[in-house]
Amino acid sequence: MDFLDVPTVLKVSALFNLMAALAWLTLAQLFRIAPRAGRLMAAAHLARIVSQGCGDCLAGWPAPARQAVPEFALLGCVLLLLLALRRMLRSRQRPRDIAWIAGLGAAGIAAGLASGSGLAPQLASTVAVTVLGLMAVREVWRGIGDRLSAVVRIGTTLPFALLALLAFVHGAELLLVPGWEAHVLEGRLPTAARAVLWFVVTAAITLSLIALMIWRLIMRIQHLTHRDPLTGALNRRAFERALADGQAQLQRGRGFALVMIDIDHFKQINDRHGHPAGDAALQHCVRVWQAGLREIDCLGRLGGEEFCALLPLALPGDLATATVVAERLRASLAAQPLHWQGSELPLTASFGVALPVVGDAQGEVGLARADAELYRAKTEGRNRVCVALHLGGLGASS
Ligand SMILES: Nc1nc2c(ncn2[C@@H]2O[C@H](COP(=O)(O)OP(=O)(O)OP(=O)(O)O)[C@@H](O)[C@H]2O)c(=O)[nH]1
Repeated sequence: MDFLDVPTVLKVSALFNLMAALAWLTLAQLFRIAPRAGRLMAAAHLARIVSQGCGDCLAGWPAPARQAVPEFALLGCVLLLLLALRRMLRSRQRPRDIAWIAGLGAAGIAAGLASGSGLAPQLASTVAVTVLGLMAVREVWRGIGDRLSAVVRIGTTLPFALLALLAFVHGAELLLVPGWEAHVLEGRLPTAARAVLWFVVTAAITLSLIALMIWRLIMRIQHLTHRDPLTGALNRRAFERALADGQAQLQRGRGFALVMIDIDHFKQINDRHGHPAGDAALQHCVRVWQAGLREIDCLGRLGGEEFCALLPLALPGDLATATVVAERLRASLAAQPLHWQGSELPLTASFGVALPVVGDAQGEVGLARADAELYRAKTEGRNRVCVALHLGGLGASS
């Protein structure tokens, strides 16, 4: 790579990192987009500038200080990157593991500097960066899960794997290639190929994080447009879409059941304890029901205190299983009163269960049958489950 001179590559890289830091800060401070992750990323980019070395700009400094600055800066950069990733992916895991690895790395660098070795501090930071890089790979891989295609998942994880690989190869070089000690102690610049490679990996990691941030924004927008803001259940439109999808699956032999739910005497809660108590009761009910449903089940708020659950069935027409689930939801709510301002407010709900009908594209017939059963549960005394007999056509109930 004779056509590339190293100081120019380092200047371009420094400029890129500076611009990226400014961009993350702007997003975080002005637009409030991923503010904590954005600030961490801005700091990571600034640390990267310090870590990449600057030739003889530290010439007047004592050798240990010249060595310490880039090693600590690189470790800090990867540490900040990993913390930003956790925030970006909304991981609930505490950063204790990251702090341990970074702490051990920092201790290793400090001990190496104290021993006067040229290699030991680099080796310590390289090992720590390799481990942190691998943790970043795991973080992104798990954070994306199967919510995006395999290609996108691999593409987004790859830059972090490259970071770990580069650090690992560098560690191996330190151990196996003679003469590195002098190279390090004299503060020589990296080769052009190495400088370009690090720049490319830094840029790829930045792109990957931008992709993760955009994905997070899309997920947020989807959440806002699909969810009822009070309870977090699907809103009516999203539930109707899920129902239409279920009807399409029904044509292909995959069945589901509908459970219409209405909280009993809900108006009394509002009247006696106020609207905020009513809101808290709605949230409580959804929490209790969601806990009793599987991830593939959908719970939608159709309006007011009326909800509907769509339960995919392993065996189409398995009304018995759907009835057991509805009964479980009924019993769990009856057993868990709402704790409101020091008192317990008992809550119950009525349930109507029905199977959908093939050929009913929007699922209106199934919904109407579940609703009729719900009405029957109300008139028969509430806090009960009524089930429509499935005769394949319209109307019959038991
Ligand atoms: N707090 C609160 N109340 C709501 C909300 N949406 C609807 N409501 C109230 O829910 C109440 C529904 O009352 P009704 O339809 O009479 O039903 P109910 O009192 O549960 O009676 P039954 O269904 O017959 O047991 C009305 O007073 C609505 O104002 C909401 O988002 N928050």
